[in-house]
Amino acid sequence: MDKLNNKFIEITQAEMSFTTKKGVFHALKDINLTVKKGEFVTLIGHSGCGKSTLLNLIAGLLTATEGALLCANREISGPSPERGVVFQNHSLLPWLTCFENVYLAVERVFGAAESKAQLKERTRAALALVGLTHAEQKRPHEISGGMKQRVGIARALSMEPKVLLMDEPFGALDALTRAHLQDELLKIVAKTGSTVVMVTHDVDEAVLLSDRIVMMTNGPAATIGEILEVNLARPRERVALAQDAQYMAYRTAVLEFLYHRQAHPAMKEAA
Ligand SMILES: Nc1ncnc2c1ncn2[C@@H]1O[C@H](COP(=O)(O)OP(=O)(O)OP(=O)(O)O)[C@@H](O)[C@H]1O
Repeated sequence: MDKLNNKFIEITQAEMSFTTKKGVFHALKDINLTVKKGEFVTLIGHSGCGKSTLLNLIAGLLTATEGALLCANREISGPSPERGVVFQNHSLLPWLTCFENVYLAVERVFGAAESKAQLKERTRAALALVGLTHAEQKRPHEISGGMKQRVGIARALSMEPKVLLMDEPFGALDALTRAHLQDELLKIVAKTGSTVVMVTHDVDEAVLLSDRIVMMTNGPAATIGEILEVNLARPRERVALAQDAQYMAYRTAVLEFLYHRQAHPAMKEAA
């Protein structure tokens, strides 16, 4: 791995303030984080601490008020297909089929350089990667919530992004569908070598998926409290891990951070 790849995403002294009717709200401060190529990083912290804000800064959907954000050595100055985003609410166009929803993204990125046949092939390959070949011609209202999220993931992957940014992609799904999609995501990432930054509230999800878990302090002026390296061998298998002492130790470390060291303000008041 070369020097560039060791710092694939590089965030230095980033700050984010929002101007509101009540004045300036200081959401994030002193954010320093590097993500390596092929690394899977999750952001975890209490509600409102700034996880989505940080992800949106990396996506280029927000601009930091201070500091520098780089992706592959270039300044992040806006959204780009090199950083594919998957939101909690799939955001598919309801009047288009699954195929057309993905095709639209493929056409936007590769349309100028490739033939229609090549674009269709890319679309098919992305849908196959998430196991949705059979649903290509269905519209979003005809498929389940889990399938919609898979189309969202296929759409993001179809653009061959350098980084996949996911904001609680499985947050709206039931526990079994969620587990299934986590397993699928692990396989896809193993196959594609994607670099992933993902926001989650779920401690088990974070430990199962991550190479590193970025634990954030409470806001306002939230920052990175601690980073936990998860050295569990891959491929990871959830049933085996449920009994694994090292897995339990990682899980406890995250819970300890969230519920002892960063108890949510509402919990402190209740105590
Ligand atoms: N556009 C905005 N204008 C003003 N304040 C904002 C804006 N976006 C976010 N905030 C504030 O910044 C803080 C961080 O919000 P953010 O959505 O990043 O938190 P989060 O950790 O992702 O929360 P959750 O887990 O509940 O989704 C919150 O206090 C939020 O109210």
